Amino acid sequence: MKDKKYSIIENLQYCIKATIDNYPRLIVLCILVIVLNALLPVVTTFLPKVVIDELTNGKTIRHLMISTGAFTGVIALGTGLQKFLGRLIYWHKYKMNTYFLKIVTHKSLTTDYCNQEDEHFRNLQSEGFVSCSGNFSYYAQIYDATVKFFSNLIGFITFLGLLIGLNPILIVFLVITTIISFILNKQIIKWEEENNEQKIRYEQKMQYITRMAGDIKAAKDIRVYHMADWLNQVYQKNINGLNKWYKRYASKLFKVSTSDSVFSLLRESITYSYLLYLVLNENMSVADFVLYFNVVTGFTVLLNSILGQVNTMNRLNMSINRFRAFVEYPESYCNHSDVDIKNPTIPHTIELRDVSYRYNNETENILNDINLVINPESHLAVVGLNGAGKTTLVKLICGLVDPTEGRVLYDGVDIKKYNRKEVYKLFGAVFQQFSILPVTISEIVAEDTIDQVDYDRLNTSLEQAGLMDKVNSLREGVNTKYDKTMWDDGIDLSGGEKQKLLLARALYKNSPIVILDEPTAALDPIAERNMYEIYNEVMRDKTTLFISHRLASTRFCDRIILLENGKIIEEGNHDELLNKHGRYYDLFETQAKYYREEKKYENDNKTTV
Ligand SMILES: Nc1ncnc2c1ncn2[C@@H]1O[C@H](COP(=O)(O)OP(=O)(O)OP(=O)(O)O)[C@@H](O)[C@H]1O
Repeated sequence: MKDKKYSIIENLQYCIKATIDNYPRLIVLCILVIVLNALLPVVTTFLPKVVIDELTNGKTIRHLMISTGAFTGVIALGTGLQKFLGRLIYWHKYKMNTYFLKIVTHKSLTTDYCNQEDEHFRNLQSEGFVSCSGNFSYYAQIYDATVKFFSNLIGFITFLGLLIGLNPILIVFLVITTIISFILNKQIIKWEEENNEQKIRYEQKMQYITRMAGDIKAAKDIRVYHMADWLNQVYQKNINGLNKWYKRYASKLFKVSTSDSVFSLLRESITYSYLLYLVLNENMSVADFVLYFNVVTGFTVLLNSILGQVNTMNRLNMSINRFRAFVEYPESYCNHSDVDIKNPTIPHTIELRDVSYRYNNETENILNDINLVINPESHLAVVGLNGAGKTTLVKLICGLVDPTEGRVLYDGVDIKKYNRKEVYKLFGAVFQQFSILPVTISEIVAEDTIDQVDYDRLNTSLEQAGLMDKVNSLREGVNTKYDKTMWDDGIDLSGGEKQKLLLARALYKNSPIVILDEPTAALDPIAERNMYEIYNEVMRDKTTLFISHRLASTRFCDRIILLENGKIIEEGNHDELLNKHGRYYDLFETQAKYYREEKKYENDNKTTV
């Protein structure tokens, strides 16, 4: 899929509309600054002419002081106002940044889950965040570039008008030579564009190491595996690379700047010689000479700046196009539907019909032609080796991703037909990869603000998940904040405690279907037994999906499926599968043998003692 490309005008319209809708004052401020920016150079250019005119025309000192004072007063006032408005604009640009940042955050939080697994989307997403973060972000720059462009354009037109009266050929000469000078300077921009990727790679690696150095999650590995020296070396290597890059850049800059200076000297010599010629032949007064001297300089500077702004706006346009491609990234899941889920509080049949799944940009299917019916209130275990596709199957069942082929039905209806948000409400899940927000224990479990928490339900869930004793031991109980890195009085939890917290969250949600992906991996034996009790009692009237590598634990389920090479290769309850003497039996025996050997070793040791 190709991203839509907008023209500069279309993107400017987009930005102006967003600004008018949110902070219209910013537009007014920008217009005021454009007018000031355009007027001040003109006034400054005319000041020397006025002074010389008055001196040469024999005006009184008083008269001279009044007109000079008026001019400098206007310039001082204008400059002060320019600075003041600049600061106001700075603040409003910040507010617009936060507006665009809100759009990116909202899109990231609400986009279809499948988009988050798409590399192109993720690239656009990180660029989207960069484009509106900080006061030098692309979005902040677009205001500066537009203000500069229009200020310069007005100034340029004024100077053009003054020069037309003098000599149109001079204008053609100045325009051509300024364009040549601009093209010369563009070589630096082109060089930067071609070599920027390399510089970014050095910077990214250095930033990564800097981040890692301060990251508590990496602190243990860095010390135990003596990674500090190695990381320092990598950092130094990248600094050296960056220094070499800057040397090459400086050398290019020097060459281009030297040729540009020689060329500019030539242009200005010719122009000023022509002006001198006019003065010497008495076709021009000294005051006019000074005026045109300034006008010629201003004219070339403004033209150069306008061409530069066009370049900048082109560059910003590319970034805004990427931002809009992200914001307008298509969503395929249904968000408004007339098809309601009937009795959403009780479980219904889930069916996978001829389902195959392949991840984006991959060549092989992870799951192939899966047919599976999960009856209401049944307890299904999904087993298989690492990478067999168990989590992928769960994502399909929850509606996080849609099948590449085939259909997932809930209560006989394709889940694509339901409002996807309503589908998510059916599931309480403990995923292998999880995120816990840095808020209070009660908010984490209830997934809601404190005033919405049902405390009876909260306590029951924490009790059932086996976390109540721990929570009671905390000074602020359920109001304790999680995450020491965020809160001075926050707490950290062990791996098993986090798993219990997530289980409590799933229980609090009280949804008709519960999915537990490796829920016992970090649990101690008592907590694991507790988990099976919950499974048998609390979840009796729910449909459950249980993924585990510990095959002995799957006996608590009434049905087990074994995934291998993207297919269900065996199916049945624990005893049936053992009696089959197939793949499940082999895997179970491998695990059981290890436990038996361990037991024998413990018994032998006891006897020796
Ligand atoms: N977002 C993704 N993009 C591409 N490939 C992926 C993605 N997520 C998973 N995979 C691949 O799909 C395969 C199945 O992954 P999945 O997580 O479903 O396996 P699993 O059976 O749950 O494994 P484990 O027991 O290790 O948790 C793996 O080979 C994995 O590399």
